[in-house]
Amino acid sequence: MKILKFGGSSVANLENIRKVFAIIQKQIKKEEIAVVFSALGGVTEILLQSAQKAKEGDRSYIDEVKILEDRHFELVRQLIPIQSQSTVLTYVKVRFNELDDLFHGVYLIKECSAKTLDYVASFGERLSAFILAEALKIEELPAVFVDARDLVRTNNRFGNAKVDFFTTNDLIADYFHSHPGLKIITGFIGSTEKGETTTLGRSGSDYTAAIFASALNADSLEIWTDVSGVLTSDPRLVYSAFTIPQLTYNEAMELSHFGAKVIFPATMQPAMRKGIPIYIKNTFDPENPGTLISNESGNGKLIKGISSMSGISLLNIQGAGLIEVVGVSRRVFGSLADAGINVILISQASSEHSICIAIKTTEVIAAKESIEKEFLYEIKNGEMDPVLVVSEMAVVAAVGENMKHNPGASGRMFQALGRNNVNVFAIAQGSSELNISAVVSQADLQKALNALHEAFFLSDNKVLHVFLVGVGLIGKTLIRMIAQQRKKLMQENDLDIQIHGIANSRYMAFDEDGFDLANCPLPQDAKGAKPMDIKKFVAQMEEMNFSNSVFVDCTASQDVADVYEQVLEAKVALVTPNKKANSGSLETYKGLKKLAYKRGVKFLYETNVAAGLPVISTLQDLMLCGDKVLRIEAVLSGSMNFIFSELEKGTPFSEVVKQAKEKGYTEPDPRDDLSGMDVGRKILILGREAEQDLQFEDIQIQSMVPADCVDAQSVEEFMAKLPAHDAEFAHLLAEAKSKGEKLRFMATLENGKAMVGLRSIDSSHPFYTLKGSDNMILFTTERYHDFPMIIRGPGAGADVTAAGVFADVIRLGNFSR
Ligand SMILES: NC(=O)C1=CN([C@@H]2O[C@H](COP(=O)(O)OP(=O)(O)OC[C@H]3O[C@@H](n4cnc5c(N)ncnc54)[C@H](O)[C@@H]3O)[C@@H](O)[C@H]2O)C=CC1
Ligand SMILES: N[C@@H](CC=O)C(=O)O
Ligand code: NA
Repeated sequence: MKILKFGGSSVANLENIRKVFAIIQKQIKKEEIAVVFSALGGVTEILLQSAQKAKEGDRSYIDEVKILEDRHFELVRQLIPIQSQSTVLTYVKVRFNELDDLFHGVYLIKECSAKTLDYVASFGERLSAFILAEALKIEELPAVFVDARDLVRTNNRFGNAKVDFFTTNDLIADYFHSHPGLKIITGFIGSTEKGETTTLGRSGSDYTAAIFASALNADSLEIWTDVSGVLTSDPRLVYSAFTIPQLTYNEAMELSHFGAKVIFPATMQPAMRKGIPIYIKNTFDPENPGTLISNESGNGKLIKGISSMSGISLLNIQGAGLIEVVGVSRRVFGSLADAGINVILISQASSEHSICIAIKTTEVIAAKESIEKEFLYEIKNGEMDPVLVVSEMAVVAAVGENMKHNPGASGRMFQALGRNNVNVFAIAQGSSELNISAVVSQADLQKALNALHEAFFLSDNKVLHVFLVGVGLIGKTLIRMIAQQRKKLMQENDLDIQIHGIANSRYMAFDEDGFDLANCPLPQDAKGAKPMDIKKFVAQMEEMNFSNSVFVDCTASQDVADVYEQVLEAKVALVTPNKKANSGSLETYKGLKKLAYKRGVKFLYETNVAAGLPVISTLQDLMLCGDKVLRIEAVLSGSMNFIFSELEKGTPFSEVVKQAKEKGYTEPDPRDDLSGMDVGRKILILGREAEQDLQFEDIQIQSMVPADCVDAQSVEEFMAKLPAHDAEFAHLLAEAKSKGEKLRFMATLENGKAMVGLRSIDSSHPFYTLKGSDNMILFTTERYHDFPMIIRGPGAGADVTAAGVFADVIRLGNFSR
């Protein structure tokens, strides 16, 4: 025997009822079943509201009830052929006549007791079960309508009646024994010994189903609803939440306590006591296995679900006078109990200096008052502080029986929260080890849930949430690369990269779900685009509060570099090819590194020097292993190398500068390259990475920008002035050529002194053979002494740079697993 229960949403309309009937038809072929129905979706609420209106003398209840009546009539007409309708229509009409009389009575005497309300509510289930039983007969099933008031005996606590199981079990067993057929049972209702109608409280129809399952020693109980079982977390907050295949009764109770509304613990009790397996199934996706709740724990995951509760406040009761005083907690909790306040979570450190209590925010004023009244004397004497209240809090809880005797759950939980900058205000874990609860701020709730969900369930699949400032050449190329590689990264590296914020100098836009990267708009074309304001951009990123957030700066802007501190402070990782921050003051450089370390987030900038070539990371490795850099000699500018090597082909200087710009090698303003500033910044960064305390002023730089071009108002004006200088550069080249040499724009750093400028080098020099946008870096160190370590390859251009930025982003995915 199996009991099936269908909730209000499953029988809300004809379309849904057809699905329910298909499920019943399928199941009845396999085994004996009985079915419990709720009222049609929304009917109970309308009945109770109408009673309230009648009581208040508001005659609009008449219209409401009429609508209900029509809805039931309509359903009968839809479900049952005309020649068989009369019995059902009569039943429905008689019920509504009774309701009319009842409401009229309530209207006249302006009184509606809990007893009357129960009677009113009972019409919902009686109507639905009767109509559906008759409709099932039309489907040629041996349906028998069962009014549960005849079988479920309760006390007279109207609204939430207690079941007399002794009598009820006998009545049910006898009835089933003596009545064949497919029983169609009204959920939610029962009756007292005197025959007064009662209701079973919240989720009463589930309870009815469990009562019948228990009385009949059913093999299983199926609760059919509109979701596919109990989910790992609230799907409105955690998009990746999924159905938990199996739960123990205890786990289900813990999860539902925290708002997994699918099942209400009290209703499971009768089935639980008998160890009857309960399946939570989806009427609208019947093939989905849903969730099985039984004595078995199922899979070996450390936890089963992550629950939460919002609208929480913390009360902190503290004071020196509380230490080692016996009876403090009795008085605290006694006063709360007297005020009828439910305590949700308690935490007291063994120093006994404070007791921390979580309660519903709606009860906070009463709670504070009652405790302060109790401790009036102690507060007056300064032995205790006034009760401290922190509101706008939420509780997150990891739930699962496998945590028992299985170290690591709390470690994983708090590491995930900490890494994502979620501050924990209080913690509680009972010795049952079934649940670890943490109080966090309401603003952090969604991030906390997602971080925990990922840590416990998706540790194989990490999501990085990117906020990209600078959708220019490099930024656009980066987006394209992520779009192309995303599927592979997900499948083979369990890494998902989503972009949630984009900006250029004029516009910014955000997308909660992540932009469609294959068709990513430019910031100005995106939905909801706003004028760019870097402070607002960072504020929005913080407000979106994603776990594993990454700020990627693909601008060359100082304004953007100025927000790095705020970004790292918010525990958001940072990846950038922009050299401005690291080549700013030494204090800024050191401060950012220190801050990233302190906040436990990564700050990666491989592309600050030589684009995607592994220069920074290599140098960092050398330093970590205790090497010492003696000398750096390098060609660090892709555009400058291109310019001076292309010059050799006889192309005029102004023309090769134009080409370098078109090829995307130059800085947004090519004067940054020609002036040696860009190379200066790079050698400065390398020096700093080599642990030398260098300032920008320590670098001697030779500029290649002709004097009359320095102050050009725009890049265009600058470019226009260049042809006038072609002859000077042709002359420089001819001079070098005459000696069999080549021109290379290079940087050296030795003995704390850095120099940047144009040199003429002979064929014995390693830089002689460099071509195009090549960079080359020679590290002479204590360990690479006789022959330097050499890194060489293209050091500018959209692809190699964006790929370097991309690699840094991917690296983040590996760090925080
Ligand atoms: N192009 C290359 O080969 C390499 C470039 N880099 C660096 O990459 C960065 C970007 O270079 P490109 O993409 O070539 O430049 P770009 O000029 O094509 O793009 C820069 C983008 O930043 C935006 N932007 C500028 N100021 C901004 C602000 N205050 N707020 C928001 N957005 C702003 C611009 O609107 C533009 O979309 C630079 O820092 C550059 O030094 C690093 C290595 C190689
Ligand atoms: N403009 C630079 C590229 C970025 O660092 C160069 O030419 O090397
Ligand atoms: Na690099």
